[in-house]
Amino acid sequence: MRWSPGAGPSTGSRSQIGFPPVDAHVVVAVDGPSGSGKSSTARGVARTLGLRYLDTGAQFRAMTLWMLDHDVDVADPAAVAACVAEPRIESGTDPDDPTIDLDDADVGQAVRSDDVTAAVSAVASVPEVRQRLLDLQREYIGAGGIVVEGRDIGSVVAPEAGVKVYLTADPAARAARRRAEAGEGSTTASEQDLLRRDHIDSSRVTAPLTRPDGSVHIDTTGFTLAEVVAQVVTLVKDDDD
Ligand SMILES: Nc1ncnc2c1ncn2[C@@H]1O[C@H](COP(=O)(O)OP(=O)(O)OP(=O)(O)O)[C@@H](O)[C@H]1O
Ligand SMILES: Nc1ccn([C@H]2C[C@H](O)[C@@H](COP(=O)(O)O)O2)c(=O)n1
Repeated sequence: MRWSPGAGPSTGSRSQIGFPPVDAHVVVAVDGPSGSGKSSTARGVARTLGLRYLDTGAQFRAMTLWMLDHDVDVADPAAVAACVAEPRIESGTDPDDPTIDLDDADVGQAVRSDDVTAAVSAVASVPEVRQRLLDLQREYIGAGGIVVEGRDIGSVVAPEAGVKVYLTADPAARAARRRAEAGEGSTTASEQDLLRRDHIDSSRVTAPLTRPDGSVHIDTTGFTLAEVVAQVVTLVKDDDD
């Protein structure tokens, strides 16, 4: 199924000059639970195919950072909803250098803080937050040519996406990958933390994490990152034939 080119802006730069080796308007939706490999896979696919890359989780994190910086009680959905229009959030979509700016400041590191990680699920559950970021995400998708990763991309944000992938991995593998990423002695992302976030993401009333209709499920537990990227690239090329 092909994406119908819309009128939205094509924000961000291409990682390669010239036309990608696939339909220039393709939209690739990558969903899955925390730590399943969405960001790494989506970036690798975008890089390989000369497409843009959008990290929607970073947008939810930027919204959360703004709430924390402005002393908004993130446990109070009405308080969060009241200021949802205020943060200016901008995503850079080059897969070699994805960025996230909040009110014109680079917050790429700040959005990964433990405080933001602890608060983001509550903020992401507020319907007004989801609606604002849904509109923003569709602007970025624009005429396509993009790999978009998150929790509701194939189900809500871009249900017409040409290729939909749902990534999973065993909780133990996900926790081990996170620890490897964070380095020796890190307490980052225990299995329990990941399962807690899975539960919150999946039980959310608005746009819960689900396996989208028409998606291809890839259990990445036994595959290297390069193997998963290659599998998704093949799906995109097959869709193009
Ligand atoms: N197939 C794989 N094999 C081994 N390690 C992988 C694989 N895919 C991703 N990783 C590693 O696992 C870690 C988590 O991956 P990544 O950040 O892409 O997950 P994510 O689903 O985007 O997580 P989150 O939703 O929390 O942002 C990274 O260190 C990444 O390099
Ligand atoms: N499309 C999306 C993307 C992300 N979220 C939520 C889920 C997480 O709690 C949080 C941060 O995402 P991450 O950076 O860990 O991928 O944002 C969502 O609800 N919908």
